[in-house]
Amino acid sequence: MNPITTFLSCDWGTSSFRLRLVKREGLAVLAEASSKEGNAATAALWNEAKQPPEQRLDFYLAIVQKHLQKLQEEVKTSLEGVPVVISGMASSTIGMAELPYKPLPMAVDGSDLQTKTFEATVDFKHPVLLISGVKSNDDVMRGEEVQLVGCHFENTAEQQLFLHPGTHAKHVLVQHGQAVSLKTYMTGELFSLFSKKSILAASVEEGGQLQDASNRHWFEKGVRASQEANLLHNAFLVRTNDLFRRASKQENYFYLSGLLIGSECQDLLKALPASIVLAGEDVLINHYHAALGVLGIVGLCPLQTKNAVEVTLNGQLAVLKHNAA
Ligand SMILES: O=C(O)C(=O)C[C@@H](O)[C@H](O)CO
Repeated sequence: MNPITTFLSCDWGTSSFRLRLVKREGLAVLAEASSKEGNAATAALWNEAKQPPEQRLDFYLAIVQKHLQKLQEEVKTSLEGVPVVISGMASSTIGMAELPYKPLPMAVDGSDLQTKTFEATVDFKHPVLLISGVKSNDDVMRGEEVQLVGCHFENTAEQQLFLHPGTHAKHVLVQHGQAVSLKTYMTGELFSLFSKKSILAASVEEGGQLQDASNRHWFEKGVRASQEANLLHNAFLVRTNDLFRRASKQENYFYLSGLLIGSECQDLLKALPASIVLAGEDVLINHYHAALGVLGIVGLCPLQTKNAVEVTLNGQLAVLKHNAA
């Protein structure tokens, strides 16, 4: 495979690992592999292995190598020399090598991100470009900055918002071609804790689609409730909805989702940006789009949606080009 016309995109988060062989022209994905070997699980294995610290990089790269092998078998061509671009939590304390954060402001073309290149070795025959995260005075992100780069923000004087839903949802303001502020909301993580580990777990049931009228009704009810009372009280209504047979467990799941996303997006009503780019997984994009509609934000500022894979590949390729020797 030609290392000049392709690259290997590795999106290595806290709980998941994704590797894609990508054609640079048009960003077509030629093969892909994914697993639950996120950085948290890998760090746990590393700690158990009790190997000397200098082995850490090789330990993590062995996981990349295992998946690379699968891609190689799929495309039936050697991938030797094809560069691997890694973004996400791989550059954090739980990753393969810790890199310092780039302090805001950050150029939205990805030209000033912190990166580290590891040369190809006998055991790992690919150069690796590891991309680090970004920090403000009191907040951080790792992975989302590359997706922001992949959104191709225009250089305007108006404040544009990059909204990335997820475990740790990110709201990043962009102005004059620079990301200038960053705010994390633990929306996805709290949803997971509430729906799996709290007393509310018995009152919700995953499944169904937001498009189903009754689910949509309860999701929107949750968004509206999030504007009227405190989350700590609202969350308990998920239990009473169930106790009083007001909502099915599945409807309640959407109600809880509406409560949390509504609470997060409430801040936008206090300071509306000139426009919003909503970038992430399709299911989450649909939920946020619906919530922003209920809050009236869709009517107040232009909203664009972008797919997570597309912006990740775009962003990684842009950073790779900036770091080409
Ligand atoms: O850099 C870190 O240590 C983080 O915790 C960043 C995290 O919030 C990611 O941006 C999304 O999970």
